[in-house]
Amino acid sequence: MSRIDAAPLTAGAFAPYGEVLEAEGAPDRIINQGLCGRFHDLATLDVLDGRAGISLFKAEPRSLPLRLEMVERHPQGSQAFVPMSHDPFLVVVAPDEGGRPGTPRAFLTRAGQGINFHRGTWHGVLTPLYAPGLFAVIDRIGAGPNLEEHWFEEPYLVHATA
Ligand SMILES: NC(=O)N[C@@H](O)C(=O)O
Ligand code: NI
Repeated sequence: MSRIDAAPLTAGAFAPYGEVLEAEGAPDRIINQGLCGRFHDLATLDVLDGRAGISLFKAEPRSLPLRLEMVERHPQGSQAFVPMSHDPFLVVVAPDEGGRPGTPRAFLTRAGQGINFHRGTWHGVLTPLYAPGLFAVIDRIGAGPNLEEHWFEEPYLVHATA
C-alpha cells in the first residue's frame, strides 16, 4: 500500500481544492456592540440545480493510519464540513486527472478549522478523529445525481505525519 503523510492544513495548500474556514488574525468586522468578531464570507457555496442546505452528520471517529479505499466528488455542488466540537479531523483530497483522481493528499486540521470543498473536488468522506464526530455539513439539496465515487485498485495508507 502506498503511504500518504497528512500535512497541517493551510489555506494556501488547500486552495486548489477548496477554502479553509478559520477565525484567524483580526476579524473583518466587529459587530454586536463590539462583543463579536465577524470573519466574513470565507467560502463560496456553489450549487447547481438546487439550493444550499445545512445538515448534521454524526460520524464514527477513525484512527490513523487509515486505509483510504475511495474518494468521491459532487459535480453539482460544493460541500462544507464544519466541526461542532473543538477537535482536529482528517481531510483528504485529490487532483482530477482526466476524470479520475490523481494521488491523494491528506491534511490534518487544527481544532477550530473547517473546510469547504469546491464543487467537483475529489475528496475523502467526512473523517472525524475524535468522538462525537458531529459536524454541520453545508451542501447541495436538490434532485438528480450529485455523487461520483472512485474506488482505488489498491488502497492508500494515510499516516498522521512523516
Ligand atoms: N454522502 C454524503 O452525504 N457525505 C459525503 O458526501 C461526504 O463527503 O462525507
Ligand atoms: Ni462528499
